[in-house]
Amino acid sequence: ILGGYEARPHLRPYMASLQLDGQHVCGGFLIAEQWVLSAAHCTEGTNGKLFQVLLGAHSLTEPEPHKRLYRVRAQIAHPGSNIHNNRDDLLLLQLEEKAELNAHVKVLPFQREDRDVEADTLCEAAGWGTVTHSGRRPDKLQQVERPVISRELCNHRTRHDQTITEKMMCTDSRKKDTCKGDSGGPLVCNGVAEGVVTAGSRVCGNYKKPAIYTRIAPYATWIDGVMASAAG
Ligand SMILES: O=C(O)c1[nH]c2ccc(F)cc2c1NC(=O)[C@H]1C[C@@H]1c1ccccc1
Repeated sequence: ILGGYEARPHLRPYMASLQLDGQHVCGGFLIAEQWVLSAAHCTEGTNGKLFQVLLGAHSLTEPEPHKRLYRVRAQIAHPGSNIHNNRDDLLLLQLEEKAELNAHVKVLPFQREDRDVEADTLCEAAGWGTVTHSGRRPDKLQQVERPVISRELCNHRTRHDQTITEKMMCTDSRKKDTCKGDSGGPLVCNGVAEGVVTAGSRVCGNYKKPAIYTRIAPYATWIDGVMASAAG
């Protein structure tokens, strides 16, 4: 998160850190007791290794009472996701067991009504992604508030030039922005997860390249189907 600030500890009890060998790779968030939603691109370069999911954390390194690392039983990338573009950039992770819910670990509801969030709506993003242009990695969860920009502006020739589909949304990236390592985390508008930070590599903090999110509502049926079919 560029231009943001340290989150109030455990005010975002749905936040997940996707880790490999104890290292934060991407964000994610709890959408059900045994399911985390993140971004498919985050699995690139992991050559099939399964993530571990850290829940209930504020600091990535310090011991905290409700912090717990969960093994993943299954990782399901959206069938339409691919390395060449940001389309269908969603990843569902089934935890080995149901997460123990408490004040520090909670499910975040996602938007099911497929309607665009109005431009200028202030939304929030949080994550353990880079906090400087030189790539400094924070230990504690950061957050930032960003206004939604219209798809029309985001698709302008000088911005993302017609690559933003109706299943994506954008926020202004002037100075304050999401960045590498924040991918997979939720864009929360009025207390509901409306989008997932896309994990395609993009420059951060440059107003000419707005942040891109996968809208969740268009995928509600896919998400429900995967969770229902894997229900043990
Ligand atoms: O965040 C992303 O957009 C993204 N997309 C990817 C694709 C492949 C892939 F193997 C990883 C990623 C990845 N995350 C990262 O590189 C994470 C490792 C870097 C990081 C940044 C800040 C704080 C901690 C760790």
